[in-house]
Amino acid sequence: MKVSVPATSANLGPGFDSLGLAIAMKNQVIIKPSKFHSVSLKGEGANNPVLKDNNMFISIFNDFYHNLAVRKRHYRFEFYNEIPLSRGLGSSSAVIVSAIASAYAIEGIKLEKDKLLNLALAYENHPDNITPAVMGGFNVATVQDNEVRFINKAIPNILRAVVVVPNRPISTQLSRKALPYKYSKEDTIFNISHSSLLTAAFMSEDWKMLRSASLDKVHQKYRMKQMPELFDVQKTSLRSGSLMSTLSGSGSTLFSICFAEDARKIEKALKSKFPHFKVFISDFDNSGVRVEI
Ligand SMILES: Nc1ncnc2c1ncn2[C@@H]1O[C@H](COP(=O)(O)OP(=O)(O)O)[C@@H](O)[C@H]1O
Ligand SMILES: N[C@@H](CCOP(=O)(O)O)C(=O)O
Repeated sequence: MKVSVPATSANLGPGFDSLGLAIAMKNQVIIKPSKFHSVSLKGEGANNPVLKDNNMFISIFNDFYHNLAVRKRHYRFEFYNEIPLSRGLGSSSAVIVSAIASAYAIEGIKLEKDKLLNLALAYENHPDNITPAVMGGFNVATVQDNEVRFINKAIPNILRAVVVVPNRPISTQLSRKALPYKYSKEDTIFNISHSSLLTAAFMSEDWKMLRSASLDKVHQKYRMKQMPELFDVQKTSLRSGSLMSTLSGSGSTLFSICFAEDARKIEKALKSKFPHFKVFISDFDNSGVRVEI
């Protein structure tokens, strides 16, 4: 059995804890029946001892498997990870979503995507990463009465992501602590209006509107101060032709959207100015979690 989940970019500037989309890079797990429990890791995190000894996937999988399985078995878990850890590309959401989907699928129990999303909410209580991880595409989401309410839209193939991944991680938990406790009325109104405009731009495919609509006063400047080079990455990307350029999730990745024909030029400008960062072009993902039995 194989389960794959895409990377995500949350917030998209002003849509803090609400907007998010899925990128075509993924974490994949292959699960096979085995005489003993065993784990193998390839790709991102392969040399991280925590992922071998205290793996978040295994502990969430067990939370569900122990309740669902009529007869418990041992499995071999083979992880192929493309999503870097703690870089704001939703690695934790991918793990949560894939672990829950795997526990149901291995027992042959059908799990609707809406239910999976709400089960994942117990592990990550902001919906801007888990929603695109499950559904793919662009998503506007909120939580009401412990349920995710969302609207989803596919991202057309005329667009590409240009992704700049710094060599240093930022933990989401710590990055949330860097934010102010209170916001002024002006900053609040600024973000509500920009987030609304950005959502309308995605829904109506008005791509020229992304640049002004993606401005934010709530989280980026506070977080990017921890890695001031990110301000320069953002400027370089916008000057080279990106439609928008925002901190991805809580950082440290800087994420840009552009027309497909501009992607190479933007990638080249970023690579030559920031040779110590990983820069690449990616498609978007409109499918979300995939389970192959
Ligand atoms: N492939 C993985 N396998 C197991 N656990 C993972 C994996 N990727 C991420 N994690 C867990 O998620 C944590 C990172 O979460 P977080 O700081 O929210 O970063 P991100 O922005 O990438 O979601 C890691 O410290 C680890 O506990
Ligand atoms: N809205 C959250 C998103 C965190 O995304 P991650 O990919 O960094 O985990 C936040 O901004 O804290």
